[in-house]
Amino acid sequence: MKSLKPGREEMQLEFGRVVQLQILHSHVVQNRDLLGFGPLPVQNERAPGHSGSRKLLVSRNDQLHKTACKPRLIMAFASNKESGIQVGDRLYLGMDFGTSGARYALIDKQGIIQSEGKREYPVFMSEEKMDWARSWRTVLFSLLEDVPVHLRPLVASISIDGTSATTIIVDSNTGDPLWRPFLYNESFPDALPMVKSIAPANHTVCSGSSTLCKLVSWWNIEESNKKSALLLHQADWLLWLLHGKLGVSDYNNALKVGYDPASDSYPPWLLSQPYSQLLPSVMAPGTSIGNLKEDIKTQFGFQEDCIVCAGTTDSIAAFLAARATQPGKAVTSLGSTLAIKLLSTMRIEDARFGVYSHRLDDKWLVGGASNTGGAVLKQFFTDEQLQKLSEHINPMKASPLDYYPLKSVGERFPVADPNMVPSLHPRPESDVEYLHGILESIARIEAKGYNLLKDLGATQAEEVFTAGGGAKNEKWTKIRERVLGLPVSRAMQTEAAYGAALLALKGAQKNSY
Ligand SMILES: Nc1ncnc2c1ncn2[C@@H]1O[C@H](COP(=O)(O)OP(=O)(O)O)[C@@H](O)[C@H]1O
Ligand SMILES: O=C(CO)[C@H](O)[C@H](O)COP(=O)(O)O
Repeated sequence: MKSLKPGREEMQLEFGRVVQLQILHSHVVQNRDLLGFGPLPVQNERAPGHSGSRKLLVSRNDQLHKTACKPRLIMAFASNKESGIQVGDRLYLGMDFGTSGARYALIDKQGIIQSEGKREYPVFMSEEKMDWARSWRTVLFSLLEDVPVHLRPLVASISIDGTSATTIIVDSNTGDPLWRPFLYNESFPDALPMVKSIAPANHTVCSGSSTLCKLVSWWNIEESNKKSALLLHQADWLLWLLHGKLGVSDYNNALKVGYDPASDSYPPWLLSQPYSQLLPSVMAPGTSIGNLKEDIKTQFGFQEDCIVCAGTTDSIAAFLAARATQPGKAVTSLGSTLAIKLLSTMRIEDARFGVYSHRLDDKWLVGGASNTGGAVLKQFFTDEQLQKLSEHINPMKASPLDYYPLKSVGERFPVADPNMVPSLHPRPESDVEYLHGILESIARIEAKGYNLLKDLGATQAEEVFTAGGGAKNEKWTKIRERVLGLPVSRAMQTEAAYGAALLALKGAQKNSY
């Protein structure tokens, strides 16, 4: 295999499109105890990818997309020889399926990144709607293809994080989607009365965007095929494509369908419902589910013993990546959305405000996810414009502009209101002032979120690490420090894919690699 050297290389892909591999120098992170936050409770289709020939062997229903666009490779990185991989070393692969694109991170047992890459989601339309399942599946195998061929035999384990409450109802025999996926921020208020009638008051599922509301709404559709149906989350379904065991989830993804991570079980009020037969089994994130499927190992050159581990949600993976280990430490994911996670000794649940708690070891990640965030910025500014305009912002000066930046109607947290309308006017002449106003308004929502958690009894936040695309904006970090009144910094690792790789490492260690 041609060794990838730092610099720029071009690869002629089978589709005749040339993508450029930006080969960057090795990232080296401090050799820290990556897993210092204690033992995490580790509670079909023909794969494409003969990377030598760059031949994409696709299943029958993807044959069409041989001519369609391949997911655009945004960045790929392979280590150079100084990264110190020794003979016998193993590597751990994490993949993050975020809102605007997917990434992978390949790390060694010290947490040094040996390779990473990003892909945009390709657009496949089916009956005039985006075919998200096909797009995610295509990117999954494209990311596997982007892992340098010479590193694949070293991969010991794989894990995936996805957007929370993104729900796919599949055929329990074939795993094929029976319905379009319901995305993380879609709300189904039609199901809310039924859900509120069975669940405890203010339970996490009592929100229109909860997985349970999506399941009940689908269940109430006349023509839905209820007999051989199974509910999976985005990460579960993508992992199934790799391990082939249908019906397995993790207790982070399963939280919003009603799983109770404290008792490690579905509650009786849920199991007594007719649709409970659709619920997946649940494992602790990072638990080994099974071996990577034979055909994928053969086609991509992964080892016989490569295992696939239960995943998590994207903002939990971002928290893991930040390696915040003490109560009071918090991570704000500034991606397309704003998700906050505060490590607390106290579990807080209150759907009135969109507040819920994920389990992390013997502590709780209290927080919520707002619909504000980078997706709103993207409507007005490219990443380059954000960078250029931010240079002219004085972060120590408060913006007089007061917006509620949303991309569309509906808010989940810290106000749970499916009818909340975006507020982004008046727009000043100056784009610098407008951006300043939006960044400051998002910071105010973040501050409202942390204050709400404190008022509800969570451990008070004392330091905030930042993950996601917004973490690179130092002016925004300063604005947020001023508005939150807390120390705010960029996390050591800002990509959720790194957190998913830590889960894979954890799973492999449990399997004692
Ligand atoms: N310099 C910047 N300042 C603020 N936001 C930024 C900057 N660069 C990128 N972003 C935002 O980051 C977001 C993408 O972050 P990312 O973590 O990749 O999102 P996701 O994982 O939710 O798809 C985009 O919505 C973009 O607007
Ligand atoms: O906004 C989102 C997509 O990026 C998700 O809702 C986010 O993952 C928050 O959910 P959770 O707290 O369950 O991880």
